[in-house]
Amino acid sequence: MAQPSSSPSVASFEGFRAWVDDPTIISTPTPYVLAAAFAVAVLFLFQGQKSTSPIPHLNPRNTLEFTDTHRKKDFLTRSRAMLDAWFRDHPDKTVRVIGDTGEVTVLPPHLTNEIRNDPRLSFSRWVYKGFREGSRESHIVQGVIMKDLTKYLNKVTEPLAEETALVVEEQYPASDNKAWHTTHLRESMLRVVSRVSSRVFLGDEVCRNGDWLNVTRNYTVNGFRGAEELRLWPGPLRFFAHWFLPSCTRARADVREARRILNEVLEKRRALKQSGEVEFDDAIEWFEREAKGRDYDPAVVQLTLSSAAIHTTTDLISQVMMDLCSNPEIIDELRQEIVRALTEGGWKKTTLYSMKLLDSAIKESLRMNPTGIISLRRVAEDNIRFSDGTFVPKNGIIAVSAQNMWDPKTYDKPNEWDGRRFLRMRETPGQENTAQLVSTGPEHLGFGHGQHACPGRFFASNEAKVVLIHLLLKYDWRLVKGAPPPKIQHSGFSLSADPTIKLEYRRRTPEIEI
Ligand code: HEM
Repeated sequence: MAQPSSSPSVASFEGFRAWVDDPTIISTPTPYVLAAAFAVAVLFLFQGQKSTSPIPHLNPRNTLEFTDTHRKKDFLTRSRAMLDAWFRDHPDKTVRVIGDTGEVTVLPPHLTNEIRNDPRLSFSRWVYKGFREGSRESHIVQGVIMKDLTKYLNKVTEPLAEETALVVEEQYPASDNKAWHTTHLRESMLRVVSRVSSRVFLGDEVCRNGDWLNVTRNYTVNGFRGAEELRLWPGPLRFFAHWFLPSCTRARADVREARRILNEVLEKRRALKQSGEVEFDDAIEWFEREAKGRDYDPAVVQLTLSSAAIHTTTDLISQVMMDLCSNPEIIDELRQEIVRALTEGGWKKTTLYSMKLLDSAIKESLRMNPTGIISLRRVAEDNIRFSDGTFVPKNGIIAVSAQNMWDPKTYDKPNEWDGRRFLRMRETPGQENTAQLVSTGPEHLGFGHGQHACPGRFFASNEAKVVLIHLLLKYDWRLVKGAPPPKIQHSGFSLSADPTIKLEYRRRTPEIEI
């Protein structure tokens, strides 16, 4: 009887049959048995545990699929259609999908209030799963946003306005009031927002440092793209793959560059502080205070802050600008409100609060284009059964569908942008507070809801208003004639403003000097 070759890779079929037929093989472990056991173990590892949940699944793996990679790729393009169809036909029923981070149980909107403050549902574990670096030292970041940034909103309004005036002039140059110019909206807005946010986060010197602005803009893109690409790899291979993926390599280089820039700034500041001549009051100092002597990485906290703040705010302001250009009849009314409020109150938090039409228009753009088609993503820290009977096992990922925001039962003509919608609601007794941009609730999950609702929303709201005031009073805006209309983009669970859109602008003389 032919013996199998000592190497399985060169074993002929005959040899293999003879080997299988050999009775001694059972009692004599050979490299073949070990290789087979290894292969089964690897397949099992990649395949993960098969779920026995009775919750319907929209895109389950086929029997012979050993990883989620194909499902995840497919979900990137079909996500919205899949979930829209499910919740249209089953508005109150939970469903499972394989999304970017693996299987997610998507709960219907009516369960929002049930999960918003449930301590068994972890937000930080979800962030860690979605973007590991983003969860490092996130407690310090939240502390600074809530204790300092929100408290000092009044104090930061004037610096915000001052920096906006400078950067808007740079990004939208125009020599006279006659000629129309074209701008790539997303690119120019990203430059405006990164500069204005950095003014508050790092002070007036660093916010004009081109190297810092490049890092702060690029890190979010490279970091999240790296995370997205890595998630297409099976979990056990990611520790290895990240060394070779170009976006991960770029993100690591961004962190190194951020450390280099910030270390120089910190050294300079230490010397100045020791001389007792200068005091600083920006997020660099707030982080020092919040850390209370604990070791932390100043570059990582600043990058975490900018990755939460800059692209989200850029996206929202860009969306508002596209919506205003598509609905230009509201622009004059907005200008009148702005001029009235600024004349009476100047650059103050309360002045921005009094611009209720502007607030309404921004909230409407966020309603149509929130950060995603789901919200309140969490990881279950225990087995959990919800009031409708839905069971989620420990370590399962859940989220709530944001479907309410586009449901005709919640909003009349939900697919039409109506800049006055939330102003009308605000004037309705009982809805004065819920209709404000910064208010959260199951009907509007633009900033999430509950204990992890976006803590930066008060700052984001003010920043968006300050930028829009400058854009509207200093320029006329319009869509490029003949170009395709802006379309909200979706990728997996994420939504974003059309990244391709160009707008035309023309200088105008503002009614008041700003
Ligand atoms: C228009 C701009 C923004 C939008 C649409 C937005 C949206 C969101 C959303 C949807 C969440 C998740 C809430 C949840 O899952 O319940 C969130 C969380 C968060 N946002 Fe924002 N955000 C914006 C601006 C900002 C800014 C400017 C900052 C910082 C200054 C910030 C800092 C954060 C942080 C730290 C969290 C995590 C909260 C936690 O850990 O509990 N965001 N944001």
